[in-house]
Amino acid sequence: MRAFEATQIFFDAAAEHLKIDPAMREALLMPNREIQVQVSIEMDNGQLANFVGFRVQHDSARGPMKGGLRFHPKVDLDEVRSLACLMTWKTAVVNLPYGGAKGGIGVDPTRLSEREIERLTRAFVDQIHDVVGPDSDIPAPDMGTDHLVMSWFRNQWEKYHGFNPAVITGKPVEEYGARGREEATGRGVGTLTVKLVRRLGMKPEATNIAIQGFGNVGTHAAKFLSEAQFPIVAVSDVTGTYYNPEGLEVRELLRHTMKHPKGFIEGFEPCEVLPRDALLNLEDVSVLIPAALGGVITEENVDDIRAKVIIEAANGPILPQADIVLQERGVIVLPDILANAGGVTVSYFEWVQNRQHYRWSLDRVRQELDHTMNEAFETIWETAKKHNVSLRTAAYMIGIARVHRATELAGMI
Ligand SMILES: NC(=O)C1=CN([C@@H]2O[C@H](COP(=O)(O)OP(=O)(O)OC[C@H]3O[C@@H](n4cnc5c(N)ncnc54)[C@H](O)[C@@H]3O)[C@@H](O)[C@H]2O)C=CC1
Ligand SMILES: O=C(O)CCC(=O)C(=O)O
Repeated sequence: MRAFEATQIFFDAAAEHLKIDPAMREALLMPNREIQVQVSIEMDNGQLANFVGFRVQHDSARGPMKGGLRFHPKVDLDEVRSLACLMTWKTAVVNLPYGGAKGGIGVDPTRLSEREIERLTRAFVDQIHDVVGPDSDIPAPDMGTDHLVMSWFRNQWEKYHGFNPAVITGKPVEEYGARGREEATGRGVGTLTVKLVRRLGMKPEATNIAIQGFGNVGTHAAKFLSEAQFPIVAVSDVTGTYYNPEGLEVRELLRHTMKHPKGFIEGFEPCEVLPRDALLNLEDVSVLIPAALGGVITEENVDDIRAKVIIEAANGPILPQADIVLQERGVIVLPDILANAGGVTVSYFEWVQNRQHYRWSLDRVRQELDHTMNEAFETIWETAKKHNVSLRTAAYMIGIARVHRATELAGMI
């Protein structure tokens, strides 16, 4: 199943509960605008290389569109469309004054040098600079991009439009970035994991966690949760699964990946090395945190999942058929549009600071982030109870209802 079809199925389930009529459903679901561009650069060896870039602007009823940039070989229009749509509901779930967008380039950044990634980023900005801006569409980091890519993006955009760091978030802290943006998604995942586990009557020390993906989100979630006394028994990245039933030494693990030239876990000890996807099926894992790609839990592998709780740190990790099976089995799923909303929340704080030429302390960022995440969690928990629906359907209902209301108030119908 393609990514956008999966998002549409989740959308339809919530729209049904909200009794939204078919024409309005279509208006809410279809993207405002989809941009596809050719991005050509000279590689370090002098050869020309061609890539395809995308920016999908899904909805702007609640404010400027917001969403990350993904550099990954699997990026295509369908995936970006699905991710842009998720951003619309996500910004609404945490009540930010934003709509949703997403972008990306079909490229494996681990095969490019830093200078090649810089040229690629600048060439992409050359193609899309006139459709993004601080009041229209504000990009940010996602898979395969980081603060450096944000910095090159801003610098190139400002060559056309002049100084305005609010054009992009997730920038380096010394270049108008917010303190706490880098950790924000992982921190939000951690905060809500602690909350949910306690709500379910489980004890952190007795709740084993496995995290798929050990990049920005996975590493910060692991750090937060190990500090909260959870045993992190397994983590994985593209190189494999690394398992220790006694709990991995997370501090050592972070030191190890920081030293690795590509940030990989390979070579870490002491642990057992298993095939990459083995992480999903470990017997002694209570909380599974997918924090890599979408579409990893499917009809084919869902029966092998042993966890009682799944926290969707990644966007779209569970396909709809698998979601139904998990619900029938009583597995609690904290959906992506809530679980990983910490990143866009602190992006909003960065944008606010940039617009005010002011800087918040890390303490203030963390306090406001925790408040936003906790408030959104309670709203969704109550909605799920009241309507007897899953946390996912409840989150979609909140997000869609807010966007629907903004659409009506704007007089678009
Ligand atoms: N960076 C952010 O602030 C936000 C990220 N997300 C989502 O979180 C997920 C991860 O994003 P980042 O951490 O930023 O990406 P990243 O590029 O920093 O890290 C990705 C990690 O996933 C691993 N990985 C890739 N394919 C894998 C596979 N098949 N099996 C196991 N590991 C695999 C990579 O080796 C790497 O460790 C994505 O779904 C992204 O959309 C969501 C909200 C915000
Ligand atoms: O920080 C942002 O603006 C967006 C992050 C993002 O792409 C996401 O939440 O999936």
